[in-house]
Amino acid sequence: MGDIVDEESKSLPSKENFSEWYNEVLMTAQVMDVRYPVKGLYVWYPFGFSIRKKVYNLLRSLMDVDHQECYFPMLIPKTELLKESEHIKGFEDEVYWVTHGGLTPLEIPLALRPTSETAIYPMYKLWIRSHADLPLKLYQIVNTFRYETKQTRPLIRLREITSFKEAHTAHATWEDAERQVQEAIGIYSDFFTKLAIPFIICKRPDWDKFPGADYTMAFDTLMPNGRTLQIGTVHHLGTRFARTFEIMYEDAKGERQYVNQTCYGISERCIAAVIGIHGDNKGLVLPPNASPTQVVIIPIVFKSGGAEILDACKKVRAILNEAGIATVLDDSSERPGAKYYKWEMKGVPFRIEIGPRDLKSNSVMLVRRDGVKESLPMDGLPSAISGRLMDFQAELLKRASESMWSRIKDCSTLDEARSQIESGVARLAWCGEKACGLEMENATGGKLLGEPQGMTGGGACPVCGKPAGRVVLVARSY
Ligand SMILES: Nc1ncnc2c1ncn2[C@@H]1O[C@H](COS(=O)(=O)NC(=O)[C@@H](N)CS)[C@@H](O)[C@H]1O
Ligand SMILES: [Zn+2]
Repeated sequence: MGDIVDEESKSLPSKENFSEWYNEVLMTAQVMDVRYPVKGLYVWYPFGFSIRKKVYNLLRSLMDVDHQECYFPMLIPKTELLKESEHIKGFEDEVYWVTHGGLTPLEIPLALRPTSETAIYPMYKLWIRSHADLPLKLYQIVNTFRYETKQTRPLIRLREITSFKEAHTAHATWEDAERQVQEAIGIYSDFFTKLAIPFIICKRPDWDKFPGADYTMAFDTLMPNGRTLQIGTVHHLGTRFARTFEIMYEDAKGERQYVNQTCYGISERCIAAVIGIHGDNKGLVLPPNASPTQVVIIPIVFKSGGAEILDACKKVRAILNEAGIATVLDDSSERPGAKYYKWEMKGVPFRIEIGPRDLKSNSVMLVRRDGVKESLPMDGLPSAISGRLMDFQAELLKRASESMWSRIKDCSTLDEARSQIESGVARLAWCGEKACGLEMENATGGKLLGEPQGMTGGGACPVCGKPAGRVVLVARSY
């Protein structure tokens, strides 16, 4: 697989044209190959897969604090999938079916899991007997399949969701499950912050909650083109699935009770957000926590002195890797300019250039991906670079947060909201009536994201005029 050719031949479209830029950068930076001959299915290039590995190791480290990872089968018998009416209503037109084993028709068709409630909960029924078995907190990172009819896009809307982290918990009481919802919100907040992705948390309107859930809390971020992207969801399932799948436990008084459950999911959209939010016209810009390579060393060799320079580069590579800084040395025969282009395209946070002048002054030239340049002494290099990696991480989050919050505006009329959502998010007062909420969607052409956590507001509902104690966000979304 050829690597990126030199800068002349492959410059990206401007990020102003986000959709074109996005598709192009995934290919040029070799994240995903979109040429796979099935709609909505894409191929992870090795480089893209190394980003996925880094990001999902971070997610696992947060989940493993008090969840256990497991694995459930992908094929779900139709009898199980159809059990929960609300759930099936929400998924029946998205499920892929396996109807044959070889040439033999299957007695019971098998669904490719769209999400795994109906694979997991029959097993929870077998596993949960007493309150001593609670709380049960499991998760898996698997591929799931949804026959999406809206426009598919790599990392954003796939028909095979390749990196679906789904957690499924069971608790003694509704309140315990409610606390778990808050814990999950804490884990997701930590995860997205570590990826330098700003987010808004909204309680989805009742008509847009997860099929079968009591309520849904959603994490949305704002992409450069003004569209919001739902990057994670946390659902309180109450006892609905427990009643359907008879998941009961014996409480301390010996009485049998239904469990209360939650489930919460994240997919590769988190990587779409990192790429879309931080990227620029030179390619990816990866926050250090999401970048498989944090420093690339480029030897600057003229006619003579190459061996000495290469030696110094190898030494620097060794001490930085020793200090836990993922560092590579690009000693290929390409010209430095072509190397700058390639590693900037791949979003590597820092480049170190070492040439004859640096050797003489026993220093290196450090170039940050956004262009900040400084000469650093060899002594104390690892801690100097560790500090700058953290600064860059913080700087990326700060810029992205400022950009998102500057594009969320209070609107008092539907006309104002309609024009606001061309570039961002509209905040409106809402009386809470469903009819008014749906009218807001119709009148603006946007989607009701729901009631944002931590935002208060008021004024008159722009649809019915009634005094409205609630606030709601409206936006165009993926
Ligand atoms: N077609 C898709 N492509 C990529 N990501 C998706 C797709 N559909 C959903 N997602 C992501 O997956 C997350 C979880 O999906 S979900 O339907 O909201 N929730 C569930 O499936 C629950 N069982 C939680 S595990 C969503 O918040 C969204 O970020
Ligand atoms: Zn109203």
